[in-house]
Amino acid sequence: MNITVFCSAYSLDERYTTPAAEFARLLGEGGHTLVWGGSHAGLMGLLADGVKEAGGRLVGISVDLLAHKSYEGADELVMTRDLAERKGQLLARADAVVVLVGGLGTLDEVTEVLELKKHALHDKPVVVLDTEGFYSGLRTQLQRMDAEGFLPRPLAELITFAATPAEALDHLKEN
Ligand SMILES: C/C(=C\CNc1ncnc2c1ncn2[C@@H]1O[C@H](COP(=O)(O)O)[C@@H](O)[C@H]1O)CO
Repeated sequence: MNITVFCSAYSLDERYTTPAAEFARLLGEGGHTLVWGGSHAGLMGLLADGVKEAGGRLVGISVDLLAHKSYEGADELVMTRDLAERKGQLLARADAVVVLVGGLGTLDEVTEVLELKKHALHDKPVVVLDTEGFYSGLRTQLQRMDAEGFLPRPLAELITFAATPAEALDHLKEN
């Protein structure tokens, strides 16, 4: 399966890196392909290293602006002209999307994927690995949108929150 992962480009505390490394190991051992932003920076680099070490394949979707941060050793590295084209490729290459902890870039990516899914422009599974309850605020906001009529389809059809790396991957296997 080609699994597109959105996550932080920063170096983070162990409570975030340990579950990310575990997720990478499971992804690689499962024979999956990691599709990601193609960077060696922070959590993105840790994830790619972990997948590679565990025998998985790496497809990086980089962008001209961040070419100097590109990961060396990806099986495939695609250069895109801008962030919009990169987001398009990250989704087009995906069988499923997994979201790890991240900042504004990650939030931008997952929001776009959900907006496109809302409009039925794709129907790929989107799973958030909610490490340490990092996304409890986003979850609460989305639940409120769902409860108060801001979404055209049930939230449960748009996104799933998983507590552990294994739970995230199990959900993808079932869907
Ligand atoms: C952290 C530094 C540079 C950032 N380098 C990036 N390289 C590749 N992809 C990136 C980078 N920054 C953002 N992205 C994309 O957005 C997501 C991460 O952004 P966030 O704000 O950290 O959540 C990630 O999924 C990428 O696709 C300087 O060392």
